[in-house]
Amino acid sequence: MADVIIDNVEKTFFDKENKSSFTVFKDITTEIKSGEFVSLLGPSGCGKSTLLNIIAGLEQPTNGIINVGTKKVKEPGPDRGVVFQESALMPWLTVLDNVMFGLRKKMKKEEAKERAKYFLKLVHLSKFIDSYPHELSGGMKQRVSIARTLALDPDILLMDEPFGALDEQTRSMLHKEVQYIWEKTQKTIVFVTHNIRESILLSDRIVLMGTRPGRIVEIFDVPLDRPRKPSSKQFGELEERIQQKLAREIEKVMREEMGDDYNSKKGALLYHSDRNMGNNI
Ligand SMILES: Nc1ncnc2c1ncn2[C@@H]1O[C@H](COP(=O)(O)OP(=O)(O)OP(=O)(O)O)[C@@H](O)[C@H]1O
Repeated sequence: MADVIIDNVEKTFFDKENKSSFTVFKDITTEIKSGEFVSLLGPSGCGKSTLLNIIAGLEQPTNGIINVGTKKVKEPGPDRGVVFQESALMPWLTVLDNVMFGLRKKMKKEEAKERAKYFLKLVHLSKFIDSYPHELSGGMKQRVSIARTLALDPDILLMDEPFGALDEQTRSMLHKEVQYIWEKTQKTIVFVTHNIRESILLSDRIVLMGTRPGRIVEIFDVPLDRPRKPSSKQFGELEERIQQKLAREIEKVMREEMGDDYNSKKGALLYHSDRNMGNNI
């Protein structure tokens, strides 16, 4: 188990054809402690996924360093597992075989099978091990995807809007599931979301990112007992504080994108914390 140290990270994309460049963010510095649950929250385009991909080693930072423990992140590694919004299961394999797939190179078939079964039980899918992905709901597919990643035993679970494409009910069920998994496995979780309520429900800390320029606006501690109730006073107060900070960031984006149109439509565009941000407003 190891801390994730993000030190002065910048990401600039270069467009060689148009000879232009675009800095998504810079000076991102923070530390995620081993075993912590941290959400990256912010308006669309502020670079949440880009930062997650850099931690995963799928993208390189333009400047700065990310260390996991004492090791510099240069590429993907077994210490970090990623769960994306789309489950990307192999449709021709059963649920069990999907989870076993990544394990087959590391251990004997029987051992891989037992391990895959254990993690499918952890996500409450024991009854569906012989099903094929097309027979599962979106939420179930996402649980297979989580089991597949957990089976590889990463120290750090990187989740990029894993429940973003799911309906409210399923999402709520998976919130409970992910909290159970986190408590049971003690993994470090970095969780990208658009949703303030989701971030308060799940995290120890919320890193609120802003845009233009991309940066960390504020880091919020969430000192609430679990399981958390959105109806509680402290939950509501924190939600309000984050919402206000975020509204300013979103207003900035909309002003730039809409120009004169912004003032006339401002009332209708007011932000609500349980809705998605940015593009879906
Ligand atoms: N490979 C790339 N090349 C060029 N620009 C990119 C690339 N990947 C991301 N970007 C740009 O970087 C910015 C940040 O993207 P990113 O997906 O990280 O934001 P985000 O905060 O996760 O947004 P969302 O919440 O909408 O998913 C966006 O403007 C995006 O267009």
